[in-house]
Amino acid sequence: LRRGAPPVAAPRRGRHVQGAGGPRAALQVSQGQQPRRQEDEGGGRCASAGRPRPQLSPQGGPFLYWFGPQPRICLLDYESVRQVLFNKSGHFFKIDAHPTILALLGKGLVLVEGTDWVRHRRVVNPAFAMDKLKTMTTTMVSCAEPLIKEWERLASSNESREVEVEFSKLFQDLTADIISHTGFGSSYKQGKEVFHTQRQLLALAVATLLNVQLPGLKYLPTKNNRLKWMLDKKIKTMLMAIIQPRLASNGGGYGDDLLGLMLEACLTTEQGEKGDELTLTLTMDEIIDECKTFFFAGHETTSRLLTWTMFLLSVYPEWQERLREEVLRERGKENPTADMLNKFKEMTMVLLETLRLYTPVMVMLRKPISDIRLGSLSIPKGNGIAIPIPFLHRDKEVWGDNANDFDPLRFENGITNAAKTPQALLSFSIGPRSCIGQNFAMLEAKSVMAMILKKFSFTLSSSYVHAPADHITLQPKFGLPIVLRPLDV
Ligand code: HEM
Repeated sequence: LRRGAPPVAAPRRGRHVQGAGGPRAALQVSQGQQPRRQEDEGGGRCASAGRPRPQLSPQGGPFLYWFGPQPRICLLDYESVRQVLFNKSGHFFKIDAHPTILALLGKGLVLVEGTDWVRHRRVVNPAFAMDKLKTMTTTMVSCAEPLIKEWERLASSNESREVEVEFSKLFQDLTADIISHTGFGSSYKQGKEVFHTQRQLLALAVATLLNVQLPGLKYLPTKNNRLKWMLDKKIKTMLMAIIQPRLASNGGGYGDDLLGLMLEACLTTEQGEKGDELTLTLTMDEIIDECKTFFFAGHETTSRLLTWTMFLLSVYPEWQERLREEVLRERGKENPTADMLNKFKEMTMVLLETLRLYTPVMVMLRKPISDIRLGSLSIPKGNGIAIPIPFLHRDKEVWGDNANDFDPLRFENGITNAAKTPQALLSFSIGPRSCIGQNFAMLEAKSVMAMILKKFSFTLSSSYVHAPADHITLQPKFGLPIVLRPLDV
């Protein structure tokens, strides 16, 4: 394993066919349908699981690949990517979601379009304001605290004074715990049940993502569809049971968790004949879909950011030590506060570099709603457009010759100055549809990392196998076993 060697697909010259679809000279075609194994750059084992990965075009520029029955144009130049993501022309919509993804997220903020998106974003925005997030930091820290105590206990009972922990699964549980508490406050236990059911749906999504979607198939009572409908109904019933009592407590406040803040922003006063009447700007179904979105978008991605940060800090002990010094300098052994976390400059640099090399969301998908020209490309209406984030994040022309190396110092002067193109970091996307939860995610990652760093030093377990796999988000296929050693020992 070369340290930090990122997972990218190597060019396979023999498989490229010129000239299908767009302009001949610029468009490469690759048949990305078969999942395949490959060596990573450093010779470590790198398994590409379950889903095809686009192949890197030797000359750069756009290329074409197939995902299921549909061709997709993969954009590799930043100018086209900016045009699509800023969408000033209003031509680019999100691609129709796979039915199981739709069941996972519902028609929440991630998937809605047009005036519906404006309405949803207006309601959800206030919940993610920095002053609200600051009060949630205490919750984030207190969710991590019992784990730290447990590891200390386990390490002290081991002769080696060390403890091995599998962090990939652990971070999933921890971020689910955090989103249950920050999202649903006192109803967090019911929230966690929603989370468990959503995980079952996610497993179904991963297993069926490559299935060809025949027209009408989603309505047939196949085994998978019946399971999906049952899980979907269960999630809806559980969320209604959380939301309805809140609405009924009208006047008593709706709570200072994400759900409460959203309900607050959702209520408008309508001037009716009988005086003021409170109505909701989102329907009950839409509120339910926003809750599903918080859950899925809010924990899966952040757990991946934490996982890969632990991985990189294990591989780069000098950076682990730098961050530990920063945490102890600012806060000593006390628990971190939001104001302190915002001062952690080196921690921010490491998290951004982790997002660049191991971006949790691998691809953003769009489709033009009418025929459109994008630079030298003519893209027919309805064709898929893919923005392959890992490829763009390793473009040497943009990130410099060390694009494949772990170098947090590139973010020393902020995101804008980290690359030759401003806004080159796409992990949270850019433009109006960029991630609404990015400050939440960064605060959460900093809280958890600060809690770990001030108590333990850590190294990769000898059982670790480097196999980043695209399971909707990027994760280590065989988990992330890490050996923790309490600092006081
Ligand atoms: C490291 C953590 C995270 C990463 C890498 C991430 C990444 C992204 C990306 C790439 C998008 C744009 C997707 C697209 O346009 O196709 C997005 C959108 C979104 N994210 Fe995140 N996200 C993270 C954390 C969160 C959290 C914590 C929440 C909520 C609690 C959240 C909620 C959302 C929502 C609601 C959208 C849709 C925004 C819109 O379309 O207006 N995300 N995220």
